[in-house]
Amino acid sequence: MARDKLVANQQVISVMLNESVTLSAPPSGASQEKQFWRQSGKFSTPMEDDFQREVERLRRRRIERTGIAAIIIYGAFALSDQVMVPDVYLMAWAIRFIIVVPVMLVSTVFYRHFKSAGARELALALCTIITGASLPVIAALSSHPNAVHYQTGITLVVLFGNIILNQRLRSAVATSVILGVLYAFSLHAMRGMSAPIALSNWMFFFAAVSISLFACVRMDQDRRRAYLAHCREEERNAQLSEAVAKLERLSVQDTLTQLYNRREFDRRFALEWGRARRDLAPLALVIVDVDCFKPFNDNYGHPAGDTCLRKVAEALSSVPRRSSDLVARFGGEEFVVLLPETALEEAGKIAERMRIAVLQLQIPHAHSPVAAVVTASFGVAAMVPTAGMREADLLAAADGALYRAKAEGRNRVNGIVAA
Ligand SMILES: Nc1nc2c(ncn2[C@@H]2O[C@H](COP(=O)(O)OP(=O)(O)OP(=O)(O)O)[C@@H](O)[C@H]2O)c(=O)[nH]1
Repeated sequence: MARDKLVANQQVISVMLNESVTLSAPPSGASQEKQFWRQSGKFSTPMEDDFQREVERLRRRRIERTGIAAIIIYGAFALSDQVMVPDVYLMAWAIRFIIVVPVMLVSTVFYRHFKSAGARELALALCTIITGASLPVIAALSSHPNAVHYQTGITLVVLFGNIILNQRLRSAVATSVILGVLYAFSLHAMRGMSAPIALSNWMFFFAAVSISLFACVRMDQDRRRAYLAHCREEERNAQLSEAVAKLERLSVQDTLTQLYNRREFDRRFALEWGRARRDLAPLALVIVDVDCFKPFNDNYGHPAGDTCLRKVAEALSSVPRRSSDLVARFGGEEFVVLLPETALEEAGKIAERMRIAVLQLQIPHAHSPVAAVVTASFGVAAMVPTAGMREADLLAAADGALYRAKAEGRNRVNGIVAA
């Protein structure tokens, strides 16, 4: 599931990067803009869906404040009803507060709860249309001369819907057309308004709505550009984090065996040494050396030698269980195992299990005087560090034990308690 999401995101990002060339790094601005338009101003599918979800998330977050603001502004105009439509002002208030305001409230409160994007879009569009339509309806009910100017507020309603409510373009166009037609009818039917004045009012409405639709498109484009920039930044941050993690891994890892490298061993050794000294706890060290590795290399070749080292590394690291234990490649065919809070006896047992694990690999070694398969020798030392002792003392003790294991015939564990 997580992988699917990752793959999907990768697709999104690759689409994004392709499109970002079009949008944010245009070789010639104008032609690239045209290309953007030719693509219908949308991203390709997966990214478009993500973008719409993001826009929707923002709108949902803001819808309550926007809705309340709209209700207050619309309600406030009730103050002018007694002047503009004095003969039907009670009716006007009834339409405002019994029909329109509840519709606005319901749309605002329930917007978040509508499951589908289509339902939410429809709710916004209907709310805008009902609010806008209420004005010509009230104007039509009045026979007062001021009523001819009452419905000009319809322009504000459409502007609010197109710009502040941030409707999708298709909804914005649909509500604008519906309210435009309604307004045209209302102006036409209005007594007391000459045809040129009615036409001029409607032209004003048309111009304002066209400007708002234009702004709607521009805002959509700007949002898309900002979204692209945000996605690219996220992608870069992810790549950067990945690179940092990789570098961190590389700085502590041996490339051949994937075990910790000598640098990481030195760091952890110093750390565990300090801890053991503070806690007066034993610290054990095992040095491992693959037996007769030179003849193995000489006879089977260097690549086979590398494979052998990888397998030995795997076998060694399969034995220690505690998270504080550390298996590292010391260099060449030598490995080192750090065992905090482990006394010599326990460390010897672990080393013996490692010896058997190497033996069980059954890597043929026809040129070894020790066995028919690859073997390893183990030098074990342990101490409770005290003042005056140094890490090098433990290392030297383990090295001495390894030397003895080699001298005694190899393929064995030799251990001493360092003092
Ligand atoms: N393939 C391969 N060989 C390596 C690597 N590092 C060291 N060696 C080889 O390991 C061999 C170590 O040989 P020696 O130090 O003589 O020890 P040995 O033959 O194992 O003999 P004893 O340790 O005494 O049993 C050398 O031939 C190195 O070239 C490596 O990363 N890959």
